[in-house]
Amino acid sequence: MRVELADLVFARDSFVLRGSGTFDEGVHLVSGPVGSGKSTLALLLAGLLRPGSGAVRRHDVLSTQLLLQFPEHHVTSPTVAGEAASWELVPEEALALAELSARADDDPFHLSRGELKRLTLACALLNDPDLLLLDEPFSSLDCTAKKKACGMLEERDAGITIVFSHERAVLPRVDEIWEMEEGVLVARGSVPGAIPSWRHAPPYLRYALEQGARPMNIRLSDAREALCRIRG
Ligand SMILES: Nc1ncnc2c1ncn2[C@@H]1O[C@H](COP(=O)(O)OP(=O)(O)OP(=O)(O)O)[C@@H](O)[C@H]1O
Repeated sequence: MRVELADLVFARDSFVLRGSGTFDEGVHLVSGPVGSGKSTLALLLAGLLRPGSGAVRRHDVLSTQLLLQFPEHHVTSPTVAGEAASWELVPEEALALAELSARADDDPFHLSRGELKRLTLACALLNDPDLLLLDEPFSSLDCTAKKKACGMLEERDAGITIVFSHERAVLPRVDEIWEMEEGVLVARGSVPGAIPSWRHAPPYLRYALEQGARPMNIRLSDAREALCRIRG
């Protein structure tokens, strides 16, 4: 299965997005600063925006799920359990994964944004779509919650996962790095080879590279491990 961007062009006012490339099975990070076009690309990949020219071609992708940046936009039910059920899931299972079993009867809007993000991420992961698009899954989470979300993501072992994020502190293990540079999608390639050319890389990775260490992946633990080894 794969998703191909064929000379994609999308224009809105003065903003123009351009992208070409193929997203194969695995975890992809589309990194880039605020306003560079990540959400717009996510909407194009989800089929919710139409390109002006070019195409998004899905090959053997039978199901697609986009998790929006603001989890409130997903809410359709008056209870947390009902919210999980609206994803056609067994609520107990989803709430257990989200560590929200005690909140089943609460109003979803009474959850913190971080808790609501955890719920929508758990529901999306249990739905196990072929193509999972996550728009800023770590925004408005604290460090512990980001690590928890990364752990949940790393449990997914099939399909195409694309994480769109400006996050530069806590990141999951990824297979491919892409960057949005003022509306242009740039492929950096496979990890770890792509790490040195990643312009939006977190400071800890830059530090590791400056010390001559080559982390195996983009997680903080990989950078630490690489530094440990270089220091003997
Ligand atoms: N609905 C809209 N109408 C008009 N302009 C928009 C709309 N949504 C986004 N934009 C503009 O399009 C450009 C790309 O926005 P986009 O949301 O895709 O960036 P982003 O990289 O996802 O940013 P963020 O990290 O803040 O989510 C920006 O200049 C933004 O102001």
